[in-house]
Amino acid sequence: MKVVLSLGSNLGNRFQTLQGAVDTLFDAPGLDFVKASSVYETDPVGGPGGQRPYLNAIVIAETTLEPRTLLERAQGVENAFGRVREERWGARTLDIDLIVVGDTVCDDPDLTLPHPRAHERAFVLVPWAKVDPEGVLPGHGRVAELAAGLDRQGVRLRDDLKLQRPD
Ligand SMILES: Nc1ncnc2c1ncn2[C@@H]1O[C@H](COP(=O)(O)OP(=O)(O)OP(=O)(O)O)[C@@H](O)[C@H]1O
Ligand SMILES: Nc1nc2c(c(=O)[nH]1)N=C(CO)CN2
Repeated sequence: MKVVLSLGSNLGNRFQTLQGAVDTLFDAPGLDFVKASSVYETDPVGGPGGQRPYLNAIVIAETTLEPRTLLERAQGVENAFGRVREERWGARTLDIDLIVVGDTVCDDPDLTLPHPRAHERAFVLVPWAKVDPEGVLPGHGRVAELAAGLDRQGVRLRDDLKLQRPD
């Protein structure tokens, strides 16, 4: 099934962290890389003021894994990159969110799918719509239409940065 992952970093060497996350996520079996979006520099949404901008990107993959196993994989990669969990929406070296996993719908606080805030986040929808124009966010509709209706002022393409396929 298709998986859409959102990657974000706003501490340290942000681009190196995103590329390292892509490399590490696909190091183990069961998750196959399909494509990565462009990289965007984005104003922080929520959390304390004074945070640096994020670098955000979307990764599309195929998986045979259960959604919970994928969440564990994503959290393992976050921890490997030294994410410190302190305050909600606070600065982080690496944040990986599962946006959709096939047509899985689940409402558990530990794993809510589709991601409950994806439909309102330009830092998710703008990169996703560009890399996957046919994409659909179940319950909300076509990603291209959702992205078109958003204020994208806080989301700037960094076309000097390109994620490579995992090594
Ligand atoms: N779709 C999902 N993807 C990733 N984590 C999820 C998802 N649904 C629920 N969670 C849970 O959310 C918890 C908190 O995640 P985290 O600290 O990364 O939140 P956040 O990234 O600050 O905020 P947000 O959830 O708004 O993106 C995680 O421990 C995880 O179990
Ligand atoms: N610009 C931006 N803002 C955020 C982000 C993010 O990845 N990019 N992630 C958050 C929690 O997941 C909260 N706020």
